[in-house]
Amino acid sequence: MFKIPFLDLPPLRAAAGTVRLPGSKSISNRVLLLAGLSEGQTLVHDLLDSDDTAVMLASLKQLGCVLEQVEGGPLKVTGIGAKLQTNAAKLFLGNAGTAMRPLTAALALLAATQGGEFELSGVARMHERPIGDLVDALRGLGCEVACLGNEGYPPLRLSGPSELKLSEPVRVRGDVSSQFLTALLLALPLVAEQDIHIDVVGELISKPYIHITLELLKRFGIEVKREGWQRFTIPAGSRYRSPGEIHVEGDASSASYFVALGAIAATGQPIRIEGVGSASLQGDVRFVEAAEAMGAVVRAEANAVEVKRGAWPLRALDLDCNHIPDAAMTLAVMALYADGPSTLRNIASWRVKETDRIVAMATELRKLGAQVEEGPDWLRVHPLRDWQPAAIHTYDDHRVAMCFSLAAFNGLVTASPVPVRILEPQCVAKTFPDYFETLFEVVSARPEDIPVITIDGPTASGKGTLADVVAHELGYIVLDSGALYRATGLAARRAGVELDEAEAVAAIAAKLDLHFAKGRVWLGDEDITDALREEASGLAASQVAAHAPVRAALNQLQLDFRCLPGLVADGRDMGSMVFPDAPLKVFLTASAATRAERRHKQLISKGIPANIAGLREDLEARDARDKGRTASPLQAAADARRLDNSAQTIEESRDLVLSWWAEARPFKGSALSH
Ligand SMILES: Nc1ncnc2c1ncn2[C@@H]1O[C@H](COP(=O)(O)OP(=O)(O)OP(=O)(O)O)[C@@H](O)[C@H]1O
Ligand SMILES: Nc1ccn([C@@H]2O[C@H](COP(=O)(O)O)[C@@H](O)[C@H]2O)c(=O)n1
Repeated sequence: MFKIPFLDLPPLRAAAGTVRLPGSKSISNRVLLLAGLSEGQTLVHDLLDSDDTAVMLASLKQLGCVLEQVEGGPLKVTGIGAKLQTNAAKLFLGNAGTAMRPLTAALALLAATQGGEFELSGVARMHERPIGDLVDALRGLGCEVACLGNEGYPPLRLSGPSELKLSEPVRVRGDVSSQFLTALLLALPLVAEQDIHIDVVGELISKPYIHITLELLKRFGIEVKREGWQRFTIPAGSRYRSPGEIHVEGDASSASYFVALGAIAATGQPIRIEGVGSASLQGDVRFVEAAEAMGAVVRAEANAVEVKRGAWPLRALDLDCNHIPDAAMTLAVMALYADGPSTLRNIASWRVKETDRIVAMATELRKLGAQVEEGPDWLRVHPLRDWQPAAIHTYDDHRVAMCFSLAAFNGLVTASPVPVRILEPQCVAKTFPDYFETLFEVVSARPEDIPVITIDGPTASGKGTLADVVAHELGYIVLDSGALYRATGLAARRAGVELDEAEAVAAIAAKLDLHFAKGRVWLGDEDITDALREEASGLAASQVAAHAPVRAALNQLQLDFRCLPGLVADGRDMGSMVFPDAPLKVFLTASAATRAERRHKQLISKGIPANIAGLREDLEARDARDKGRTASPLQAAADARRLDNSAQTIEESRDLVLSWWAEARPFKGSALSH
C-alpha cells in the first residue's frame, strides 16, 4: 500500500492482463457477523483484509468470538451462539458503515434480552453519518438506544434489559440507506421466538444489497419471507446455523475500476477480472451493463469477466444508478471520455457515504477542467478535452481515490496529457489496500511519460541514501546503478575473467542473472547484498565501469527500471547519459573528508573493520578513475542541480530535493492543497 501524502499517476496509455479482486467488503462484514452470532465454527475463505473488516474483527473479538487465522488459508470464526459472552464493551468502528449498522441492531437486541451496556463509536465522519432511522426502529421495538452526541447519529449507547415488543411489525425507512434494513434482517433472528415482520417505509433503495443479505442469511439457516420489497418476515424459531465454511466473492464495486479500464484502454488484449462474474450475488456486478452501454465489450463467465474497448470515444449515458450506487462513481470519471454529457440519476445515497460523494465528485472533476452540473440526487458530467493537472482530494473515501485513477488515461483524448495527483492514497485501505499496485501491474505508459529523478555524484556522497528516502516519499522505484557495475565485477571475478578484458566482461554483464527483492540483491540463487557493499567490490566496479562495451551492455537493464509510478536512479551518469530527459537531475557532492568519515561509520556499524585514511585514499582513487575515464565519466549533467550535503542531514537533503521536484511538476500551487 502507498502510505505517502500523494501519489502522482503519469499519463497512462494502455491496459491488459489479469486482476484478482480482493473479497467483497459487503459480503465479508455480513459473513463475519453471521459467523460471530452462530454457534460453532465457520471457516471463512477469501475474506477481505481491509480497514473495514479489521474493525468488525476487532469488535467480534471483544464480544467473545474466537478468531484463528489458518496460515495462508481461511479464517476460523467460533461464534457466540447468540449468547452474550460479555455484558459491557466499547467498540470503535472507524468509518465502517457495514460494521456500525448491524452491530448496533445486534447489540441492542442482545442487551434488551440478556442485559448489558455497549458503546459504539467511530471516526469523526462516522459521527456525521445518519443512523436515526435504525435507532427509531430499534426504539420502536423496545430497545434502549441513546445517541451520545447528536440525536440520530453515532456514538451510541445500547443498554438493557428491556421488554421487546415483537408482535407489531417493525417499521424502518428504506429510502435513505438500505443498511438499516440489512441491520434488522441480520439481527432479528436473535430474538425470533415468534414471527417478526419488518415493514419498509418509503421506496427501498439499493435492493441488490438486501438481496445479498437475504442470500447470506439463507446460507446461515435463516429463510426470510419477502412480500415484494415492502414486508419481510423472520419465521418463528429462526436460529443461526453455521454452514461450516463459506467463500467470499471478489468485490464487485472494486471490479468497476478494472471494467472501466478495459472499456477505456484495453485495445489489444482484454482486462480479465477474476472473483466476480455472472453468478455473483452482488448488485454492483451490473455495472458491466452500464459499461457496455458506454461501449465496453464484455465477456462474462460465472466467476470472471473480460473487458475490452468497443466504442471510442465512449458513448454518453443517462442512467438511474439506484441499483449500482457505489460502482456508479466510476461512471462519473468514464464520462470524461464520452461523446456527450452523461447524467447519473437517483444517487441521493452518495450524500451519506464516506463523504458527500456528489459534492466530492463534482469538485474534483472540475479541478481536472470538466464541466459538471449537480442536483440533490443527480450529477451531469461533460466530456473533457482540455485537461488540467489536478491534485485530487480524496476525502478519506477509497472510491474517490480509485475512480480518479482512471483520469490518468487523458492522453488518449488530448495531445497534451497531464499527470493526476491522488492525495492521501492510503484511503484505499478501506476495501482494496493494494489497489494502486494492482493497477500498475495491468497498465502501461510511454517510458518518456514516467518521471525519473537522477542523483549522480562521487562515492559516499550519500546518493543511495538520498535516493531511498526521496523514492519512499513519492512511492517510486529505486535504481542503484552502482550495484549493476559491482555485480558485474563480482561475476567477472568468479568467472575468472580479468577486469581489464573489456569484451569478456561485457559478455558477463549482458548475461547477468540479477534480481532485486525486499532490499536484497541476488545473483542467480546467491544473496550477494553484503558482498556488493565491500570496498573491494566498489573498486572492481570502477574498473569494469570504465569499459564502453560494459556500459553499453548494462544500458537496457537500467532503462528497464523506468516503471510506474516513477523512478529515482542513482549513479554516475544517470542524468548525463542514461536518463537525459529526466525532469530533475541532482548532482550530489560532499567533501572528501566528510565522505571518508561517513563511509567509515557505515562500515564500522556493519562490523566491517576500516580506517579513515585508507578509505579516503580509496575513494579519491575511485573518483579520479570515474572522472577521468572516456566512457560516461562522472560529471554533472548541464541541467543538473548541484547539492553539497557536507553540512546537511539526510532529511534536509531530502526536503530540498522534494522541493525541487515540486517546482518541476505541473501541480503549481496545489502540491498538497485540497
Ligand atoms: N547528509 C547525508 N546525506 C546522505 N548520506 C549521509 C548523510 N549523512 C550521512 N550519510 C551517510 O553516508 C553513508 C554513505 O551514503 P551512501 O551509501 O548513500 O553513499 P553513496 O553515494 O550511495 O555511495 P556509493 O557511491 O559508494 O554507493 C551512509 O551511511 C549514509 O547514512
Ligand atoms: N551509473 C554508474 C554507477 C556506478 N558506476 C561505477 O560503479 C562504481 C560503484 O558504484 P557505487 O555507486 O555503488 O559506489 C563507481 O565507482 C563507478 O565506477 C558507474 O560508472 N556508473
